[in-house]
Amino acid sequence: MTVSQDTIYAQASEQISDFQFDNRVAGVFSDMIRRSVPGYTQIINTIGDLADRFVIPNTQIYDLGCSLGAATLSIRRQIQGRQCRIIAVDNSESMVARCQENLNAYVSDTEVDLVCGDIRDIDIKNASLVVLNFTLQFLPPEDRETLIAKIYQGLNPGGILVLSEKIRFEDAPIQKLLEEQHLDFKRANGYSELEISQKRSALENVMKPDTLPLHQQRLTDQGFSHFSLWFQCFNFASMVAIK
Ligand SMILES: C[S@@+](CC[C@H](N)C(=O)[O-])C[C@H]1O[C@@H](n2cnc3c(N)ncnc32)[C@H](O)[C@@H]1O
Ligand SMILES: O=C(O)C(=O)C[C@]1(C(=O)O)C=C[C@@H](O)C=C1
Repeated sequence: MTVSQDTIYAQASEQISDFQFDNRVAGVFSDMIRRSVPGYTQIINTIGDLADRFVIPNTQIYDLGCSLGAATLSIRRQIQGRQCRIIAVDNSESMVARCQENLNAYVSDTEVDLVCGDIRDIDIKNASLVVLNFTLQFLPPEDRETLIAKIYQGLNPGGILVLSEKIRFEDAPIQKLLEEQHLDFKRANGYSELEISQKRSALENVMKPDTLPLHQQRLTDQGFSHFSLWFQCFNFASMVAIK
């Protein structure tokens, strides 16, 4: 996979439009997410490790908002020979086209159904693992509970949901500290003040982070028996919930 550098917000723009997972973003996404999300590579690797632990033969795995397929590839490497099917879903045509190329680059005996569609419209059944890796935050807040309920219903007992998200904090000094630490992470990865502020404006209307207590409450309200945060770096977190 060739990785192109993200310079999308490098030039000053008079009008910043809402962030979209369009062809431009898809073309640089690998670089963008690694330089923007602390711990991203560790999270992708750990999703593979969780697949090894939780994926049962003859079940299905869902990667919801799969983008370029990083989580799907990490899972697929771990579950050879288990006769499972991975259903990878994204509603960005540009992401799906590139994801298909990435999947084709490796051989595997695990079938992947790559679906270009809305994760709110797909059926979930016979699942041992569902992944929402930085996707739920892009759904309108009022649609999040319904999706979590559908995931819970589609998981087999003992199945696991991995939920990674940018998070916000009710405590103002903590919110300020962790947000500043994240901005320093972006600066250290070569983003300029202009890039940081233009991307922040672009994301403002489309990405609405929840607090950790809200995530936990939503998951337990929908029936998940076991919940833990397994990763946090600044205002980015990854959680597991087991049915
Ligand atoms: C931050 S990216 C996810 C990163 C990816 N999971 C990974 O691990 O590399 C969010 C993705 O969710 C997709 N997405 C957002 N809303 C969606 C929806 N309602 N249905 C399907 N895909 C959606 C976007 O197109 C985008 O590719
Ligand atoms: O909060 C930010 O500054 C981000 O860039 C975060 C984030 C994400 O969490 O998904 C937003 C959009 C891109 O998908 C990559 C990273």
